[in-house]
Amino acid sequence: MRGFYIGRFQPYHNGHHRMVTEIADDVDELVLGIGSAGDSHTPRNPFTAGERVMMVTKSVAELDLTTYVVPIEDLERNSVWVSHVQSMSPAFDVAYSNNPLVIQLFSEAAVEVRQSPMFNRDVLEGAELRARMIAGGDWRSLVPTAVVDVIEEVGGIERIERVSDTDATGDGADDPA
Ligand SMILES: Nc1ncnc2c1ncn2[C@@H]1O[C@H](COP(=O)(O)OP(=O)(O)OP(=O)(O)O)[C@@H](O)[C@H]1O
Ligand SMILES: NC(=O)c1ccc[n+]([C@@H]2O[C@H](COP(=O)(O)O)[C@@H](O)[C@H]2O)c1
Repeated sequence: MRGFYIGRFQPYHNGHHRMVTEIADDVDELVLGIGSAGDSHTPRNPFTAGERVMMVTKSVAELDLTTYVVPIEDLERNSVWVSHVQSMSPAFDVAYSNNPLVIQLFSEAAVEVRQSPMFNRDVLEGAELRARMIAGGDWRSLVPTAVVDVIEEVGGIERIERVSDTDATGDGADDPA
């Protein structure tokens, strides 16, 4: 059986990794969808699709699981998003998500969706990690070692500091260019 798990992974953290290790008990193969693949260089989406492909690929390499990492760009139309995902991904039998919109769209398309508990969500949240990167706090202990290496390789901390400096509204959300 093949599963599908999508996230923005900005960055890929230990909550995502724990979810993947548990999914690995259920499936033979797993497709990891890199969501909002066209977005990068903003406070909410600092890393490119390619950088996130590296984070995820290197992190899941330690698992005894066949994986495929597939970037998936956003669409204006939620109504055709599941077809878009299916057109970009190896075929899958079950989707894993805790995102309410993703769950709704897959369910309406008659794709089985499984949810997972949230692990240590007070700290294992992308927004919290990005805030720690900007503030100089501890984020390294909250991500797989491979993710630390990728963020250092691409100058990720300098990037996130710079794009946050230009966050005119100061709300951490993406401002218009
Ligand atoms: N700590 C966690 N435990 C289990 N699942 C998680 C955890 N954090 C995120 N997820 C799930 O992983 C998927 C992808 O999440 P996403 O990439 O948006 O991460 P996030 O931590 O929620 O980031 P952000 O704060 O940037 O929105 C979603 O289904 C989300 O609910
Ligand atoms: N219309 C669309 O493009 C659409 C709909 C639902 C989810 N998505 C994407 O799926 C991903 C879901 O991941 P998260 O759970 O990390 O939010 C996000 O990248 C989100 O943008 C896109």
